[in-house]
Amino acid sequence: METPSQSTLALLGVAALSIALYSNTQRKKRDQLPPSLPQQFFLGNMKDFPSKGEMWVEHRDIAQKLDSDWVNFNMMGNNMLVLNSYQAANELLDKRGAVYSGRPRLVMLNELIGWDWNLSLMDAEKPHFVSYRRVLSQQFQPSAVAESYHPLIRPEVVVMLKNILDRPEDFRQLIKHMTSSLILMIVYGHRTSPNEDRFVKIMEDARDDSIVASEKYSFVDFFPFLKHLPEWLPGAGFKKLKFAREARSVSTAARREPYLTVKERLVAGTAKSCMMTTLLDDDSLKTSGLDREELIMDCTSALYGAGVDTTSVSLSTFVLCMLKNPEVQRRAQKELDSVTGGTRLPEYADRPNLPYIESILKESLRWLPVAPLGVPHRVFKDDTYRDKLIPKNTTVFANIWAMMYDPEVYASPKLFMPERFIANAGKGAEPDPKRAVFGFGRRVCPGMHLADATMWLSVAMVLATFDILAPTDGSVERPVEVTSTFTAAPPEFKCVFKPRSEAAMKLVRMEV
Ligand code: HEM
Repeated sequence: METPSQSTLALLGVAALSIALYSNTQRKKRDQLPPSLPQQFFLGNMKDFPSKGEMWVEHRDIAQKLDSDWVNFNMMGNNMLVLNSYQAANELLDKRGAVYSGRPRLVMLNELIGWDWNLSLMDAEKPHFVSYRRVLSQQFQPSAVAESYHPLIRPEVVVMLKNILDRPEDFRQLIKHMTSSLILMIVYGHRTSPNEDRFVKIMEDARDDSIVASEKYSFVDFFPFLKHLPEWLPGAGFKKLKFAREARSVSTAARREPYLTVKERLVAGTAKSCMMTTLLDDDSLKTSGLDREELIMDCTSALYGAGVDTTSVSLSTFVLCMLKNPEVQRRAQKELDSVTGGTRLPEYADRPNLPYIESILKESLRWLPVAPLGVPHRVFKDDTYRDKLIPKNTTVFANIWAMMYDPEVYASPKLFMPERFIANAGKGAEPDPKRAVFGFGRRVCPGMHLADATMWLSVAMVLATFDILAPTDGSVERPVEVTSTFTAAPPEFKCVFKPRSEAAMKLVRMEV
């Protein structure tokens, strides 16, 4: 056998030393970071990061396995940090909001499709971010919601009740119709047509594209160079770029068309007073150097996508929970009747006197949070917490679902128990889930007061007028499923809406 030459031995020695040094540096780096699973060479934790199905449950399980409420994932050099407790999310995303309010780079959605005008996806380092947030915070502050939007919510909810009476089997579609009509009325003063509505169509098309982009093409975010592949290239390059080009024109339509229509209606004298006309009339609007019309167009067009499904899915969850918990319905109806006498429908002024209805709303939001992993934040600069390093550009997920199912915070979390939010002699109320389900810090949901008002009135009105019953075919026994995207929804389920009384239905018909 030939013996290796001295130079070969030297080369092997250098290689072994380099590998040892590299591993040592990597280990030291890893020790500085929050707890993580063991990592593979080059891939890091790519294979461990749950990204399909009920990924929030898997994330919670990994945290439990590591006995840590925060877990770092090395995704081929990019850090992803998952916060599984309210305490960690509050410390970092709320209290250090100035550092944790970015959004990760979204190559497909923002750079290829051109959704970068959309506040939900916009990085907070973008120069006009603050102006966008300011406009929406003003438009949706509690006093504006009460004064301007309460009068619009009620008619939409009453129409929904009337429609459910006529077509109970379509209840889910009718809930969604209510939330979409409401947002389009608030934002554009647009009354949706019962048949195919142009505004709804373009907004839904844009929403569908954004789902396809995040589910099918998110790999482009990991390998940004792919965006430069020419469209004629056979294979994925072609498909992805063709999709992006078509989706870009849909996104542009969703942004511009409703705006232009409202402007035409203003000229024709047929525009209804709405958020857009208010903004167009507002001479004191602070634009921070941005084109005024662009600012108004961008702020308003972000709202359909952010507000319609979130609110309607949360209301469908409420219906499912009522179906599974008839005794909760009975207690709620007793409370409602004691306040309205059963002779009128509930109104916002009744809210302080209906603590159990309030608790049902909170428990529905907790039981199946619609955005279980929130919307990811990005860290602007290196930060330290619990003596660990959170490097600049780390993507941070708040596992809202894990927070809602933390048995240390919510007793028997799988059970639907509205009474957990009512303090009694023996124990205090459990924390309001709204502190987490609407997100955190400088990115907290600006539409939360509108969502809260819409849901509260819907819950109170539905319970005042209907008994929600299980269908005879027993389909309610199916387990809850969730969608595989970043949002969770209850599965398709059937139920029976039985009018509580003829008098209640008369009250509904009188208001339509
Ligand atoms: C039950 C209903 C809703 C829930 C649970 C919900 C939840 C959320 C969550 C978790 C976020 C991400 C916050 C973060 O990044 O930390 C968010 C963002 C947002 N929501 Fe909502 N939302 C709801 C309804 C609405 C409504 C009705 C509107 C407006 C009409 C709205 C507008 C927005 C906007 C514009 C953003 C992006 C804010 C930003 O990125 O700075 N949402 N929402």
